[in-house]
Amino acid sequence: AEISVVGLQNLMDITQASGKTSFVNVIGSGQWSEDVVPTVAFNYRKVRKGNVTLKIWDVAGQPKFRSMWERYCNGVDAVVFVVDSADKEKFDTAQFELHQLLGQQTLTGVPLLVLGNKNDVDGHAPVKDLISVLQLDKIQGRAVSCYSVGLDPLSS
Ligand SMILES: Nc1nc2c(ncn2[C@@H]2O[C@H](COP(=O)(O)OP(=O)(O)OP(=O)(O)O)[C@@H](O)[C@H]2O)c(=O)[nH]1
Ligand SMILES: [Mg+2]
Repeated sequence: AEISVVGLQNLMDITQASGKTSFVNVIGSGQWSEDVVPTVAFNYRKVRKGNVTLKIWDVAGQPKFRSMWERYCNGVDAVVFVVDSADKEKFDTAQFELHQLLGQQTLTGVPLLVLGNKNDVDGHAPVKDLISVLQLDKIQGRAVSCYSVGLDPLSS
């Protein structure tokens, strides 16, 4: 299976990025790393889990890279959209970019997984708020799931 991981990032402060690479690192090596740098363009990673091989495109979130999201999502089995659930100021932009992406002809019907990341941070938005701010209930013609995820405070 092949998936693409997209979502926002903030040029001014790397800690305000949504956490796509961190997430892919955990899937890939089972390990959390503090050492992440903003992704330039994309990272490609192949991960084996049991008898499933995941080909993962981890795409950069900076505005100048967002026009490339569609290219890396084209032909994948699912799109994973990572949003920083503690960064409410960026929900509008996230909503806009997500719907912009889903509006592309080439992505018709492709299933969407939304991950509300950083649920270890106080004041993060729960799933039901993400569904409304990101207007996930308005998405038609594809499977949509939304989960709240984040660092496990007990394991770090
Ligand atoms: N508190 C908290 N911080 C996180 C979590 N996941 C990622 N981060 C932090 O968020 C920052 C950005 O993480 P990245 O994985 O580089 O984000 P990205 O979405 O890949 O960013 P770009 O590649 O620039 O688009 C880093 O400082 C991470 O340590 C989380 O679940 N909780
Ligand atoms: Mg990244």
